[in-house]
Amino acid sequence: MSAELRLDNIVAGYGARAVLHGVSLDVAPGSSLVVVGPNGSGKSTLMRVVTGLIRPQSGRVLWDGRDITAIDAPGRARLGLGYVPQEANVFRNLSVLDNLKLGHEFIASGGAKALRQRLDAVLALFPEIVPKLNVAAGLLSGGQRQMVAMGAALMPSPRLLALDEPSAGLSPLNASRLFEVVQRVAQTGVTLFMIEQNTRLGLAAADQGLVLVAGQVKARAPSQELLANGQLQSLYLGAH
Ligand SMILES: Nc1ncnc2c1ncn2[C@@H]1O[C@H](COP(=O)(O)OP(=O)(O)OP(=O)(O)O)[C@@H](O)[C@H]1O
Repeated sequence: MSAELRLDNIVAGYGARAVLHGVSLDVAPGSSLVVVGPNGSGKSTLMRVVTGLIRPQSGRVLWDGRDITAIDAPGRARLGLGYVPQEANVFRNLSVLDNLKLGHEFIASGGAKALRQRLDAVLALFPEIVPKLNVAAGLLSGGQRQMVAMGAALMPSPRLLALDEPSAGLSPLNASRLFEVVQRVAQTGVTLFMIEQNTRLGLAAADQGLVLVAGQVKARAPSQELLANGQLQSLYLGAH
């Protein structure tokens, strides 16, 4: 099957400085890819290239074979590329319900019926937040807030969801619970592209893994293979 998302020889960074030195990858429709690697290896920079927050110095971003390198972040969202940033990913003063509605209204069209249908679908995925619908999102736990952020991003039915360090700031227990939720999302058929600091949890939740070191792809394989590769773990991925 053709790739939903493809990065072709991306060189990117800040000012004249390159942080990514020729990164290529692809994510097949309905599959999940997690990018892991040491601090400073360029994971966040790669996420910014995928979501359109920075323009690469060279290389191409392809979406369904179409060159979207020059399309900005809002334009990519309209094409079906959903994004959950690591921070400030909910409106803390708004209720959970209003966060979900806004997620829909930013991008999707259709009337009240379409909104209701999406709400039902999203809430079925995140039953944990149903009792909290009228609570301000800022009052939820970190894990629950991540679910609201994912739910809002899923409201317009994106084809791909990009998750920026979903376990950031969560306790180990809450992080593993959150990755169970991520797998639930993956089972709906949405394509997932994630970056993650917690190597083991991230790899365990995705089909494919990519190890990024100093802005270059060191390995790309089924996640289970990477998890079983002790040498890779000890050389590049630390104790996580
Ligand atoms: N906005 C920025 N402006 C300038 N340099 C930046 C910026 N963001 C990141 N960098 C630099 O780019 C390099 C890669 O950083 P990046 O955040 O992409 O790595 P990372 O793998 O996500 O790291 P971490 O796991 O610590 O979040 C680092 O040297 C960092 O200092």
